[in-house]
Amino acid sequence: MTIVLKLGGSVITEKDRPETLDGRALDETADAIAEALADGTVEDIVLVHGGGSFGHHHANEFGVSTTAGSHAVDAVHAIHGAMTTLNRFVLQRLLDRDVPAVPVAPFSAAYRSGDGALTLPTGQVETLLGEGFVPVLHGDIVAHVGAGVTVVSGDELVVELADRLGADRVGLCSAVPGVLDGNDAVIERIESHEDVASVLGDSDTTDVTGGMSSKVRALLALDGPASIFDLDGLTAFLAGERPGTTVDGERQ
Ligand SMILES: Nc1ncnc2c1ncn2[C@@H]1O[C@H](COP(=O)(O)OP(=O)(O)OP(=O)(O)O)[C@@H](O)[C@H]1O
Ligand SMILES: C=C(C)CCOP(=O)(O)O
Repeated sequence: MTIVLKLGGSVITEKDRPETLDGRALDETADAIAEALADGTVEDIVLVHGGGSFGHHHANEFGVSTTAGSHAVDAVHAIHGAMTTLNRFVLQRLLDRDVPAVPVAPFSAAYRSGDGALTLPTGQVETLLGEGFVPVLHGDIVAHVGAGVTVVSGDELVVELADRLGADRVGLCSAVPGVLDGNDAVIERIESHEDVASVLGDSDTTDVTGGMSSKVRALLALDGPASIFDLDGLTAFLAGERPGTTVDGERQ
């Protein structure tokens, strides 16, 4: 049973304050993951974390997004540097709880072709998993043919990893308890983007990768169902339940 889980930047950082961690939320997240691994609820898990106030802040300053590129070497170092700093924090909290977490940096492995299609080699992730490690990837900057570098979101990485690893369960832990309808109630199930397009928006905070709308679009492309939930739903997700919103585009 392989799980791919994204820890949203809106959960583990204070997204409206540049380079500020939400230490308490990160502790809670790491506790839930460590407990699920220790009691055997979870065996193989790949983690991906988003940019939060680390990646998005710098990407925004340099005008870089998943489609708008840059050839400025400073942009690479600022964005990738901030993301590796955040990655160190995430790894440390997991290591403190005896989770065998190791970094996998997309910048060194992934790239986009001229039309924006992402190539992400996953042999190292599969091998690390097989050898008992917990790979921790993150949204990053990547080489992009004809555009210099662009941002790759954690959501894109989740979809690629889930496909390539044949993940059994896919989850996005975000700042909201699920996708919300016009009355702020959690929508239980989404099977097409059209059904919910009117309520899907961008992030409320600085975010160069498109907030909830692009999340739902990305998850609909997966072969199986995926869940969007908040920190309160994390333990249930790890235990095999489906908290929050289930996005399932299988029948499209
Ligand atoms: N219909 C909706 N339901 C829920 N959230 C929505 C909706 N429309 C827009 N949003 C926004 O999308 C945000 C979640 O997207 P965001 O990209 O900020 O999350 P994340 O993936 O956790 O963070 P990061 O991109 O930093 O990793 C919510 O906090 C909310 O502001
Ligand atoms: C902004 C950067 C570098 C990463 C974006 O990843 P996301 O927060 O998962 O959208």
